[in-house]
Amino acid sequence: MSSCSAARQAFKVLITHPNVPTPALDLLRSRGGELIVCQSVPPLRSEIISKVGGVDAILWAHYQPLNAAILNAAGAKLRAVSTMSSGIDYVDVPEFKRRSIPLGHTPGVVRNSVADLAIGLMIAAGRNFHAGRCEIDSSQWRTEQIDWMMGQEIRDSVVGFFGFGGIGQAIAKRLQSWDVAKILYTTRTRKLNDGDYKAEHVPFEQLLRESDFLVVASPLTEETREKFDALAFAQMKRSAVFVNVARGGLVKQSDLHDALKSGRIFSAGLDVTTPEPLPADDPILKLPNCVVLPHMGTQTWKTTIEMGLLAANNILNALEGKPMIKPAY
Ligand SMILES: O=CC(=O)O
Repeated sequence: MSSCSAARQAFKVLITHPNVPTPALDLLRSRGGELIVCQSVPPLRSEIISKVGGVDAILWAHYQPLNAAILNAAGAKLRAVSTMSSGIDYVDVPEFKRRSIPLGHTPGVVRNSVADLAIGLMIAAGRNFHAGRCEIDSSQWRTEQIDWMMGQEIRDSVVGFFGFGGIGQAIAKRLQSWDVAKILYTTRTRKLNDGDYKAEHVPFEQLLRESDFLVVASPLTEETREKFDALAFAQMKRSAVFVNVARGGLVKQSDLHDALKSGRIFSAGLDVTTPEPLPADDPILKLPNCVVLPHMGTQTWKTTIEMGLLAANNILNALEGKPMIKPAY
């Protein structure tokens, strides 16, 4: 039997969220998939556990812990799992490795929408969007003052990246037409071919010292957890704009709060926080120099559909005995 006809045999896929885009579901059905779709929003772990038994594959469409409990409940037939996310910090990857269950994720397709949002945050934080709005709300609109709401420009600035994978490079690509002075980046292992973006690989301390805009675009790992703490903020320029589009866990948020409140750094733009969802009374939301978004870097239909299709194709490949398109390990 060819691998193609094997894939056309019926197989069961658990879809952990009712709003996974239709093209992904249609693709799985067209290849013989019987879909079991969880209905609760936000997803209930009890529903997942009750429905996952005996499936061949799981399309995991949210950031809940994906761990041994789920794999145990799924049972021995499970042959493929794909998240619908680029970051997989909520997945127990060693457990997948131990059981040799193929695990996929969806990097690459997220890079453009996240890069657009990162540029938005650089401008919003650098140019005081939130502080300006707060001034309107408190009837403090002071255009008569020349030095009111003075911000930081991207032009002639040094933009530093902590993490320079697909998302960081997509941001750098956009910045090529913004007349920046220099692009720096810090990565753990790789020194990339910098030629494309005229970017320079530098040690972390230099990145902190020299960046006017510092953009965090790195996976959250044990090594990067709370990398940005009081010590890091103390080494940054007072005029620095800090942007995080990766994961809240890379930042010690109470230290960021203090650095912003004391004016140790100029401002921050965050698409990710700790925790998520962020309670409405969190102190970071009270700061005029911090723009906070509710983790919406990939929230466009174009990207979400691409993520769904990539997750579905990861699963189909694994069920056919082929490597996933984007394996997570
Ligand atoms: O945060 C978004 C993702 O990991 O895809």
